[in-house]
Amino acid sequence: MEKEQADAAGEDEEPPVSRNLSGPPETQVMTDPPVVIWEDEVRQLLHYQALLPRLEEALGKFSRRDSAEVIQPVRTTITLQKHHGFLGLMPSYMENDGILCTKLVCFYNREAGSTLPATQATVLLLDSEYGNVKAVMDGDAITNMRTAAVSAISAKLLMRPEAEVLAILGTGNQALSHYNVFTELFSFKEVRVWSHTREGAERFRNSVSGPVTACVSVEEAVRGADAIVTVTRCTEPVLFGQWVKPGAHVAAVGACRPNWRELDDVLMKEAVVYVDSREGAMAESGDVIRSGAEVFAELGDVINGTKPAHRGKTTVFKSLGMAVEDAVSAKLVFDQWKSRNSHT
Ligand SMILES: NC(=O)C1=CN([C@@H]2O[C@H](COP(=O)(O)OP(=O)(O)OC[C@H]3O[C@@H](n4cnc5c(N)ncnc54)[C@H](O)[C@@H]3O)[C@@H](O)[C@H]2O)C=CC1
Ligand SMILES: O=C(O)C1=NCCCC1
Repeated sequence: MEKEQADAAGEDEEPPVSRNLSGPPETQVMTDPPVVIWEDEVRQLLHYQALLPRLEEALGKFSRRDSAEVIQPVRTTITLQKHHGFLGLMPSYMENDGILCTKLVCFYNREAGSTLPATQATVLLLDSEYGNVKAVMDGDAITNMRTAAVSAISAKLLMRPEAEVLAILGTGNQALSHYNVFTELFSFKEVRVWSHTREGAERFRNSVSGPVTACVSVEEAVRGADAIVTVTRCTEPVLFGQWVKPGAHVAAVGACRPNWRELDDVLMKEAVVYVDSREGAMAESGDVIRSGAEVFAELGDVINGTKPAHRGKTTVFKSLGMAVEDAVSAKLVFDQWKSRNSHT
């Protein structure tokens, strides 16, 4: 074959750097070893300002259900009976964005006896063509920030603009990330927190720079609040509809198993319920499944303009967490990492 013909047929191209030089050509893949980007570095590289618009775009794309754009199955979960926990596998593929990613997250039931942290997560970002792992990242920093950012997007869309009082139930990692992004984006006159232990609320109050009211009961924290964030590890309802101000917005983040609850039936039935993923909510949310409440829309439907934002009514955003949120976050971290390391 003439050289020109060989070039045109792609036969003269340099083969990709091979992981398996002895194997047949089709098993040869372009590969550098994955970079490891751990907690401190993820925190330095991930900022809400850049993250929020990417998440909003991803939620909108997901709700269009265009499999040429996004593939994200409902999380596969296996039970870790002995350790009162679960392993969740969260893959996603965003073809047009060239993102192939999966998160592995273990999460544990404290009420069943676990003394382990709520979550233990790792994110793998893959080359979307060759399939090799490009980066292994700490998943907890990503999970904390992306979850809080999505709740903040729900508040931007569904909370009344004149909102003055924010109540946070729970004082752990998610409480802190939610506090950070909510106070960065909105101008609340008062922030209240409640923990099931008095020390928890005091510790939280001392760990943040702004003023916080530590409340001794859920009722005290949420009465009159315009926005309520539930970030607890409880498996029975703690937030009751009778205490919630009509027109308030609730971002419900805990209770991610079909038999776990944070919110009672009254609230679930009185509120207009939004979710991140309908399929996810019907498979995993005890608050949705057990209350029998109707899911009105996905957040992405509101972003796409295909469903309205009922700001005047009491609204619940039931968050379960989605793989595309991790995927766009990981891509952002990796792109930042590459530009930081390109001169060295
Ligand atoms: N929707 C989503 O995308 C995500 C949801 N989560 C869920 O969010 C929740 C909070 O996670 P983290 O802040 O990381 O956990 P954490 O362990 O750091 O904090 C949990 C908070 O819940 C409180 N708590 C524990 N047991 C309680 C009980 N029986 N009653 C009331 N409060 C109780 C603790 O005092 C603490 O303030 C967990 O349920 C977790 O599974 C976590 C990551 C993502
Ligand atoms: O989306 C996530 O990440 C998680 N969701 C539910 C609880 C564990 C982590």
